Amino acid sequence: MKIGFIGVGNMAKSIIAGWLAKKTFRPEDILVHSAHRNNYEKYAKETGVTACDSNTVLAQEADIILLAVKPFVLASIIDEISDVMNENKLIISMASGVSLAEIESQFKDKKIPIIRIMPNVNVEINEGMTAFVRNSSVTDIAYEQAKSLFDSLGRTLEIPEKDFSIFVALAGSSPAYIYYFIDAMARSGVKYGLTKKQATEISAQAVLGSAQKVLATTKSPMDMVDDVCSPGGTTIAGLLAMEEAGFMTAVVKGIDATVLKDQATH
Ligand SMILES: NC(=O)C1=CN([C@@H]2O[C@H](COP(=O)(O)OP(=O)(O)OC[C@H]3O[C@@H](n4cnc5c(N)ncnc54)[C@H](OP(=O)(O)O)[C@@H]3O)[C@@H](O)[C@H]2O)C=CC1
Ligand SMILES: O=C(O)[C@@H]1CCC=N1
Repeated sequence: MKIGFIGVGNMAKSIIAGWLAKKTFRPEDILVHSAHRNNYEKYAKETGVTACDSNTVLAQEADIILLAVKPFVLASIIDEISDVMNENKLIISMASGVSLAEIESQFKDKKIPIIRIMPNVNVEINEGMTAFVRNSSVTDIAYEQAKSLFDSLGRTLEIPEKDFSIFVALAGSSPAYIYYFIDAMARSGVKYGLTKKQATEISAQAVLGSAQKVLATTKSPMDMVDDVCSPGGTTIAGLLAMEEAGFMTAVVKGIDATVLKDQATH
């Protein structure tokens, strides 16, 4: 089976790195094309994947075509590849804010199997979180096969399409927010004399362990907060100061803005 990436930017590279590390595909069975020859040819040389001369050639040769471009170029790319598409090929789109119905309508009368996903960059280390939804042309077998490709890169979840905007915020975009949180913690460490390297390692390991503990328990995160806050102790003093500065409101406002932006994409 050959899998092709139209667009080989940050998200495509994370997915490909995950699959190459897991040996899910032979490098030569991964096809790539992007806007700039220098970019995709250099990347193909570095990784051993196959560079294609055009989006059309890629769509002709691949069984599964991943659309890994920014939402605003999706329509022109579908225009380019539409002639060589048929019902035996599968499209997987990861463009935020672009619905299955919009993609389907761009293929006009053709009944193309389309899966919409929302991955995050953590697929690179097999700790991704990817949402799935499909159109009615996707068979159960094709769907399960596509899902299993992403199961190997972390967790996957089938959700109704209406929930994609909140999923983008909580999983697609959130790695950026969590890196930002880690950086803010690390900067505080530097303020108190640690090196940035030490402070970043300490903060990142605290986030990793805390996330693993949340996933391993049936306790609510708020009960877990209470477990760390000793009466009269350091944690409750810090937590209340963070809350006074609007910690929870800042997070919820950030998620609201992400959802709104996703909904406004089209
Ligand atoms: N980044 C992330 O964390 C996530 C991104 N997404 C979604 O993934 C998609 C890609 O995002 P991301 O990887 O960050 O974006 P990037 O800007 O990193 O990559 C976009 C890619 O599209 C290529 N491209 C642009 N125009 C064309 C064209 N006409 N034909 C072929 N390729 C083209 C670019 O080519 P070149 O490199 O040659 O310039 C580039 O490789 C977006 O729709 C985004 O919503 C979803 C979840 C998470
Ligand atoms: O910022 C973006 O638009 C994309 C979607 C999710 C993560 N990055």
